[in-house]
Amino acid sequence: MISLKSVSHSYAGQKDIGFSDWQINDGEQWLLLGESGSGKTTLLHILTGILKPKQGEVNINDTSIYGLSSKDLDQFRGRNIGIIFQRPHLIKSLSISENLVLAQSFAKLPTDLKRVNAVLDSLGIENKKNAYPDELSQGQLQRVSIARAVINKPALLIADEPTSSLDDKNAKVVLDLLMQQSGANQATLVVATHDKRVKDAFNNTYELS
Ligand SMILES: Nc1ncnc2c1ncn2[C@@H]1O[C@H](COP(=O)(O)OP(=O)(O)OP(=O)(O)O)[C@@H](O)[C@H]1O
Repeated sequence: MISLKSVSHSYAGQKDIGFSDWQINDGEQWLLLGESGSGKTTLLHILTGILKPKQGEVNINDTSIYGLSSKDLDQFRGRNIGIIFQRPHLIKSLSISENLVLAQSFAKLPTDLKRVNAVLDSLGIENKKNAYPDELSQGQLQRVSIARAVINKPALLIADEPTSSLDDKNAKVVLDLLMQQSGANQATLVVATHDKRVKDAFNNTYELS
């Protein structure tokens, strides 16, 4: 379970952004909606342990994440939180499979090539495991981003604007993959977007105003 209690943040010289309390139960799939500038990225950073809010508490599975030391928080994030950014951040000099092994080692988990192969297979790109990022199409790279986010079986899977630059068909493909991967890995899914096309796919919506 993930909970957000009395959280607010303000950047230097700017007014407070308040976030209403939020409880996300295991396995739920949520849409985080809000206009540009409403604070979606700020909230994602708070939820993922990147940005300590000025006030309030964030708990993930009974761990108050901002109560952890920065070293423990790094490890906690690597093991419990998978993030899919709009553009994949992969290491170009490493193969796809090596990029995934790196994500295991960042989380201080043993190399598990069986898991790497299984995740790539579930995303339909097992044949690209020895290729380098430059050799893949944009759509394939996005699948690798999803693979890297789920490789350590995180409790929380977060995607930041995963569909806004895609056409209708590919937006649906990516959304289906996210839903399928969160189900297969029993991960809670939070998708932040201002893309109203994806609204119908979710039962739960947290809206920023
Ligand atoms: N590092 C920062 N320093 C100062 N102000 C910031 C910083 N990051 C964000 N802001 C401000 O905080 C507010 C919320 O920004 P945020 O990026 O969280 O919004 P968003 O909903 O993700 O927007 P978008 O959909 O355009 O990406 C905005 O007014 C923004 O200008």
